[in-house]
Amino acid sequence: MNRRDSVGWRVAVLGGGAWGTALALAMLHAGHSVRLFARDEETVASIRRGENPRYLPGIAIEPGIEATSDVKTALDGADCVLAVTPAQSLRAVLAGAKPHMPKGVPIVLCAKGIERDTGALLSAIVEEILPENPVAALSGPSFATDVAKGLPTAVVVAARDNGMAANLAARFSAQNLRCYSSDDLIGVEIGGALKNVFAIAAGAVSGAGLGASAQAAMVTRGFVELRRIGAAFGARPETLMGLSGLGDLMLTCSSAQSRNFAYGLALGQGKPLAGLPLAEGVPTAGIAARIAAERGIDAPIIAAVSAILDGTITISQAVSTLMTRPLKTETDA
Ligand SMILES: NC(=O)C1=CN([C@@H]2O[C@H](COP(=O)(O)OP(=O)(O)OC[C@H]3O[C@@H](n4cnc5c(N)ncnc54)[C@H](O)[C@@H]3O)[C@@H](O)[C@H]2O)C=CC1
Ligand SMILES: O=C(CO)COP(=O)(O)O
Repeated sequence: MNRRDSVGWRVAVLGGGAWGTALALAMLHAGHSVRLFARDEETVASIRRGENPRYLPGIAIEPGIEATSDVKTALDGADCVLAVTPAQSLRAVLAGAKPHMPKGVPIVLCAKGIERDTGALLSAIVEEILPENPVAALSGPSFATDVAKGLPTAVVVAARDNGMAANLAARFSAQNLRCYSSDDLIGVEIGGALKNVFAIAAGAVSGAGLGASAQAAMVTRGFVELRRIGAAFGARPETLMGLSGLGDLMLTCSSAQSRNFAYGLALGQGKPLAGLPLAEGVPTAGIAARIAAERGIDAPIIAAVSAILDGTITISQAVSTLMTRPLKTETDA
């Protein structure tokens, strides 16, 4: 569908954090009417006042977004639902929304992660809890503040059904938000989830002062691990080379604007981690390391990040282990 053919939808956004608020603005700019569910009244009140200082400071929220702490109100009459709470909260949020969920409307996953306790991809959680709603994912290199400011951004919208992905991409696209479509849902999810782990590693490399060469080596070899795990899940290589894989890896491994990078930076500098903003790579590192080990996938950087976060090894021990592994051909599987 050409974007000019799209008609305004009623979009429900579940989550009043940085990304939920930015996407609510993006949906408004794409011509949709928007209801945003935030669980805390303080966030609802501030969005109604035209700001969200806790999660998206410095961004003016123009009128038109209807904020509510009542999920039923948010979902009433929705044509489409964006799920924008942290990955580890998705199951609880969907369970709470289920009684009010309009039948058959797409659930678009905007979180990036793997469920820590089960190893489930987020699409599997939607399919388990809301089997009557088709699932899609929106991912790619897109900082909330950039999108909220209307800076040019490209993302990918994926669904198993190519027609649905193209429809959503057309409806979500606006002047400065370009949405590509894909039918590789799993590939798009894997890229978005795993890049956060490498962003933590990149921040740690920077924080520990290991140098720009180490940084480039880590990101490159991290991408090899991302592709190996992606392949095991059936992701297409070209998806992982795209916006949701390589694109987001480039963004978040190179900028302290990334909360995952910033988390790694603090780790590398030996600074306190308590109270830092959400870093989705923390829970995902452990479960990704477990998945790789269980499936016999060689993923030493993910294992190292997981062990550093667990406190079982130090960064310098991780570097030493990584650097003294048996030598091999670069393209070994
Ligand atoms: N901030 C960004 O630039 C981007 C974030 N994302 C992804 O979006 C997801 C959400 O991230 P942010 O909005 O940035 O995080 P955030 O920390 O800014 O906000 C999270 C929001 O979720 C709410 N929440 C948490 N648990 C909840 C629950 N059980 N029920 C209802 N609400 C709950 C919090 O109250 C908060 O409003 C993450 O998976 C993140 O990786 C994706 C692309 C860009
Ligand atoms: O996923 C993101 C940008 O694409 C946001 O990354 P952080 O969660 O690391 O800030």
